[in-house]
Amino acid sequence: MQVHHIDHPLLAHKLTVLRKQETPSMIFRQVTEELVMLLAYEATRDLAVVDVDIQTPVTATTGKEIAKPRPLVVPILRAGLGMLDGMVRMAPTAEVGFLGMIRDDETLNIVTYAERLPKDLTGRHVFLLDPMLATGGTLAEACRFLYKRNARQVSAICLLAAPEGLQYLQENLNDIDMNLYIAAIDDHLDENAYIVPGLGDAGDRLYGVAG
Ligand SMILES: O=P(O)(O)OC[C@H]1O[C@H](OP(=O)(O)OP(=O)(O)O)[C@H](O)[C@@H]1O
Ligand SMILES: O=c1cc[nH]c(=O)[nH]1
Ligand SMILES: [Mg+2]
Repeated sequence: MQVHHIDHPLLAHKLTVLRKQETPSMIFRQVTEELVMLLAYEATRDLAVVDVDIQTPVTATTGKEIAKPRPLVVPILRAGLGMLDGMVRMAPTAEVGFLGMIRDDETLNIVTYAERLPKDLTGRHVFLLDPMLATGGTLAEACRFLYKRNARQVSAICLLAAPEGLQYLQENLNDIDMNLYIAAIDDHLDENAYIVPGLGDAGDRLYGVAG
């Protein structure tokens, strides 16, 4: 796994807005979208393109288009859904698949409760979206799922990561080639495996408290 920590004043400013406990859901959703657009710019640097012949008003020339098969964007529900609009705005030709995963906050086991993805991902570049990388269990499970379906390449975009989760992924995904793009590496996990200082439960901050 290659970790790309994107250190940029705009990301730092917008992350601070998300971290503040008084930030309401409406602003939290808007700023999450903006953060993803900035991270997507970096995460798509190695997107495959092909030459295309075009005509400008002045002359014939050669341009570039995103190659086929189209990139696949996969938000991990629920919190990853908050990153989807920003990502598809930056990569408008991408297709979208969905993975629903929840971490049992007591056992930390990951349950996959929904999946709507192409059965065969041969040749596909997949962009996984999830704002929080805490223990790393969810991202590891999602990544394995995609490679089992023969994804060519996986790039994960997260907002915050805990050092413990990064270490877990380095030790447990060493057989898998994944690029991870993150805006901040926080301090540690607390006794409930929440990121400190973090921003709380990203799903709850985006959508309200789950029952
Ligand atoms: O790195 P991990 O320890 O696996 O934790 C991270 C996961 O926890 C959060 O989702 P959650 O399980 O709270 O589901 P939600 O998005 O429905 O709130 C977050 O969005 C990640 O998917
Ligand atoms: O800090 C954390 C850890 C897991 N999931 C979250 O939403 N936040
Ligand atoms: Mg949650």
